Parts: sequence; structure tokens; C-alpha cells
Amino acid sequence: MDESRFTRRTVWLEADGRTVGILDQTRLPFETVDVRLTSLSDAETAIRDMLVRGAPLIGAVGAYGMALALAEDPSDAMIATAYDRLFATRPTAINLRWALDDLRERVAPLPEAARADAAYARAREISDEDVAINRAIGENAFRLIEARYEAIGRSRPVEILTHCNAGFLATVGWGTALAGIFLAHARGIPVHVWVDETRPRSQGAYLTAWEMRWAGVPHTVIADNAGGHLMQHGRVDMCIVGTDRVAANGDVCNKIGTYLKALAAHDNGVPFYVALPYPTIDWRIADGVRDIPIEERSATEVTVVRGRLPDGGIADVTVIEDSPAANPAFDVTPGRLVTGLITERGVCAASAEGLRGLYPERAAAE
Ligand SMILES: CSC[C@H]1O[C@H](OP(=O)(O)O)[C@H](O)[C@@H]1O
Repeated sequence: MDESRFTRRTVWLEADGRTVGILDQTRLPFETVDVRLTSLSDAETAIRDMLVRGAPLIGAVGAYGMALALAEDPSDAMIATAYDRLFATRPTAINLRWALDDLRERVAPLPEAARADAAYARAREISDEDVAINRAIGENAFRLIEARYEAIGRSRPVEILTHCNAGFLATVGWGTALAGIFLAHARGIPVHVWVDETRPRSQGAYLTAWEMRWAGVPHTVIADNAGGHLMQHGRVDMCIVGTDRVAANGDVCNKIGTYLKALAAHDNGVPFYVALPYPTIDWRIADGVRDIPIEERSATEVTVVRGRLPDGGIADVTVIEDSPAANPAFDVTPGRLVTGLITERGVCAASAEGLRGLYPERAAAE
């Protein structure tokens, strides 16, 4: 298998060693457009306006954003300014804070002349580590899919439901929730993926479906409200989703609508898995439902939809007029509704004990 297909750079460093390249995900699936980031402001805009999105990818671009800032001005004041401006772009995905904390800790002790190079080098390390971690998550998820295939007597494809986009577009490579699906398909285990469209930004319909077509994985896009019905009628063998922050008690924050899928899965005895790399764990939050900050995005994301016109052009169309709209971008699923957390180290219960068992050194350090 040509694994490079799944490590398409969603973020990369240009040959000049300073300019940062990204795939503009606001244009997918209608157009494939690369954008060059050359300043702190460019990185801020890219994250805030979701040209890049997905917790691990936001973390990697945040790291490059710090490097871009220090290339402009390597002062202590710029470290603080860049940290605050990048941190403020999106409040929920913990990977952004994790990356900014990491960069600040590494560059602050250095002489100003060494800071930019060190920041670029660390941003590259974070990016490369993300690809490796997600590949490991994929292997652990693959084993769950393979076991499910055996459990159904290898009689038909494994039916997997996913929400939003947690594929390679949400990371630097491989993805989290989708990594195991890519591996199962490539290794000849038949799978079919129910792709929640995931309103209002439609990351499922626009991005996950694009990845499924890219990888040749059989899939069907469904309205967000269809998943419960499919589970009720035995059409789903397992759910696998990504996450933007997992609290120390195992509560899972993910795209709005995830909690409703978890409730339907629990009610119908469908295993509900969440895939995540270690930077997505927030050891400082004891109760995710209570304490994870939920991003409120613009109501226009609900009232305006991007699509292709009959003449082939792309346009944003207002589909809701003259009424107020609300747009909480995430919700939190209690760990009791999660069958297991799939990490690079293995699968554990969505609980404080489960997480401490996989990451004893990190739990102790916080
Ligand atoms: C692997 S993290 C993917 C995660 O991020 C998405 O949020 P957004 O598209 O708003 O950045 C969504 O919650 C996905 O599950």
C-alpha cells in the first residue's frame, strides 16, 4: 500500500524554510487550493476561519504560527503576543494550547537569534510526530474493526458510522478516527462508512466523503439525524469518531451532534469508540461535561451554505432568513457512553483509571 496517500501534507514548510503551506479546507470538496502563510496574522486567520481545522492540525499550525511570529520578531514580548493571539483563535481543541505551551517552553530560554530556527524545527517535529502517532492509532483501530469482521463471520462489510471529519484532513497525516478504516480497506477487510454530513460546516459531507473517495472506501453520506434510525435497525456495527479534547475523567468533547450519536449507540448496544492522540488529553480538567469550553461560532455558518451552481460555479447561499440562529460548535459526551478510547498506546476505558493506565507518567506530571 502506498502509505503516502494518507500523509498528504495538510500543512508543510516551503523550500525557503520559512513559508508555511496549507491546504485551504474551506474550498473543499469543490476546489483544491493551497495557501501560503508568511506571518503570525496569516496563521491566526487560517485557524480562526477554519482554512485548517481538526485538533491535531490546529496544534501543528499553531506551532508554525509561533515560528512565523518569531521570524518577524524574536523578542519575549512577541512570544507572549503570539501565544495569546493564536490561543484566542479557537478555544476548544486542547492541541492548540498543548502546542503553544510546548513552543513557549522550548524557545523562551534561548537567545533571541536562535528562537525562530528552534521554533520551526519543533513545529516540524510536532507535525512528524502527529503522523506517526496517528499511524499507531490506526493499527489499534484496525484491530477493533478486524475483530468486528470476525464477529460477524466475515459475512459482509463492517458498517461504521463516523461524525464530522477526523481523517487526514484533521491532522498532519492519517487522521485519527479514519486511520483504522483506511488500513482495513487497504488490507482487504470490507468496510462501509456512514458519513454524517455534520451540519452546519458539513465537515462530513465536504471532507470525510472527499477522503473516502480519495481512498476508494465505500461510503454513504447521511443526514445527521439518520444515524439513530440506522443503529435502531441494526445497520451500524460500530461508531468511530475523533475528539478535540478528552478530560481527565474520560469525558469526550467533539463536534456538535456527537453526544446524540453516543446516546443512540448506547440505547442500541452499538460500540462507540473515540480515537485520539495523547496531546488531545487535558489532564487539567477533571469533569469534561462541566468544564470544557465550547466554541460558539457565527450564526452565518448555520444560515449560509456553500455549494456548486448548475453552471459549475461555487456560491454561498442563504438558506435561513430573518430568524436568529445559534451555533455551538462542540458538545461533550460523558465517558460512560464511550466504549473505548483508541490511542497510539492502545485502547482504554473512557475513565480516569483507563487514561492513567495508558499514560501513568503524564497523569502523575499534571
Ligand atoms: C482529529 S480532531 C477532529 C475533530 O475536529 C473537528 O472540529 P473542527 O472541524 O471544528 O476543527 C471535529 O470535532 C472532529 O471530530
